[in-house]
Amino acid sequence: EPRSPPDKIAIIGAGIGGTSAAYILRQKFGKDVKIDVFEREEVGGRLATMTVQGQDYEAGGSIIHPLNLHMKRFVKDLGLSTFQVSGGLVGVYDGETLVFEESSWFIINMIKLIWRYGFQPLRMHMWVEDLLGKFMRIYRYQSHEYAFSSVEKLLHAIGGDEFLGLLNRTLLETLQKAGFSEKFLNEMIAPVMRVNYGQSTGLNAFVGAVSLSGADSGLWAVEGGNKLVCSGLLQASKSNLISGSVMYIEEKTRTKQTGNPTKMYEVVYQIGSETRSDFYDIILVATPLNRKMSNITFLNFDPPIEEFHRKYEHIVTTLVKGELNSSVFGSRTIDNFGLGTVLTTDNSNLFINSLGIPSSVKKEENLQPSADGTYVWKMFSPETLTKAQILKLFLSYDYAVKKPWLAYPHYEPPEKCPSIILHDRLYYLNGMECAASAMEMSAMAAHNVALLAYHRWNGHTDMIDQDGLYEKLKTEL
Ligand SMILES: Cc1cc2nc3c(=O)[nH]c(=O)nc-3n(C[C@H](O)[C@H](O)[C@H](O)COP(=O)(O)OP(=O)(O)OC[C@H]3O[C@@H](n4cnc5c(N)ncnc54)[C@H](O)[C@@H]3O)c2cc1C
Ligand SMILES: CC(C)=CCC/C(C)=C/CC/C(C)=C/CSC[C@H](N)C(=O)O
Repeated sequence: EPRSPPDKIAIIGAGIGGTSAAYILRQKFGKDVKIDVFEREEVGGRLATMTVQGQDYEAGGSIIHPLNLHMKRFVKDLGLSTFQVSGGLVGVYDGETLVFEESSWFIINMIKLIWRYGFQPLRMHMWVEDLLGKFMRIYRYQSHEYAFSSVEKLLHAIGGDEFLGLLNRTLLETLQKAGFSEKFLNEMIAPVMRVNYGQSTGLNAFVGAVSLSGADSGLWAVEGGNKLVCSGLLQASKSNLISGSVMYIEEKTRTKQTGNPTKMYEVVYQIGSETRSDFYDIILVATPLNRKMSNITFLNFDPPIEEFHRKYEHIVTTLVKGELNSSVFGSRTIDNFGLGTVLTTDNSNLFINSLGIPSSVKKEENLQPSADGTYVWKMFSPETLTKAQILKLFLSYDYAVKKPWLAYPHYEPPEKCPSIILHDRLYYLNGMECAASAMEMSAMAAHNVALLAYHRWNGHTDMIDQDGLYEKLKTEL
């Protein structure tokens, strides 16, 4: 006898994780389940745009990899348009000079790279592509509806001990062991970690590989802003958005219409100054659980639900429309400065992690200067930039906007990932960020948790934590 679906599901957080979970839960449990999505700020979460003189730019999650198949499927299902993102020519600044500058001539570029680093860029590319190939196995498992009850089990199923090893070692150790040189690591790898994760090569090697895949070609974004995926999924899932802040979750026994006493979860939330509450059969927490970020208390759980203390990196996105002082990066005039992105090496005197000309969310307006010849520039920095700091980088500017984030986990291997199952029917998506934080990682975690909740509700234990899936599915027609 199939079990009847749950009456009500709560999802806390309307970022890409929460909204993709709503979309998949609707497909699995059907039309009669009531799905409430709680969001205390904006739908989209860390996918958000900022406006400079009438044009919108991504302030948070901006680039999507061509092999991020969940994101690809969402935009297709929702009928959204996409465009290719290019950051222009890249240079690497060490605080004194540009130690590397990309050329617009492919052949010159190759010669420059080989001259300085030998075949290390090629070897690095092959290392990343090999891991990406293994990562792609998750799509096969998920299309066959298999789910995993922990981040470690999921990673082991796709990449075996190698993937768990990546989680427990730094990128630096891993690449040093593989024979990459100090110079290559400092000048090519550390700058990519700094722009993507605001950290250096001390982060875990799994997120390191994800970050390096963010330097592949074919990166894309959603026209109108990546956050449109979240609002689209929310609407398509026919969920009910509750614009409120969840404060407590407590397990209680309730008597349902059937007359049977049932264990349910009470969610206490605040809308403005009003406190309300509702009961749910299943809850998905789709936001990082720590005091500074979600501030959710779990009351009277036996055994108690652990406190989460993971530190998230403080990163500020600043958009400036102005005339770049290109002489900061060498003795060059702006006319001879052809770079669209400046990455930085680890240097404590630098107050920015990166600087670049961002794509606007409208494809036809990209990488064009405005009428006065100036561009909008985007900077990532660990702290809010002062006016004096902005004036060190720009000869003049007429507009600056900023957005601070608790952006992604501070990575410090060995990583101990939080549980996905916090309690019987209470699940946690963002534990997946311990491996790597990216839109696709949240979408993949959401897919896994939605399948896990569905199988556990229906007692399909054979669909959870299956070993040897790769071999099993390889031989399946
Ligand atoms: C500056 C920056 C650049 C990035 N660039 C990229 C990129 O280029 N490519 C990429 O793939 N990834 C990128 N990322 C990472 C990516 O944006 C995130 O991994 C992803 O968006 C996380 O989505 P999420 O839904 O898991 O969490 P979130 O987006 O954080 O969603 C959680 C939501 O929960 C809400 N919430 C929290 N607490 C409560 C509560 N108590 N009650 C109700 N609601 C609550 C929050 O307001 C939030 O909206 C970037 C991130 C940042 C910050
Ligand atoms: C999950 C997989 C397999 C791939 C994701 C690759 C990817 C898109 C990585 C980027 C992650 C990230 C946190 C980027 C932040 S900064 C992005 C960009 N350079 C910008 O300037 O906004």
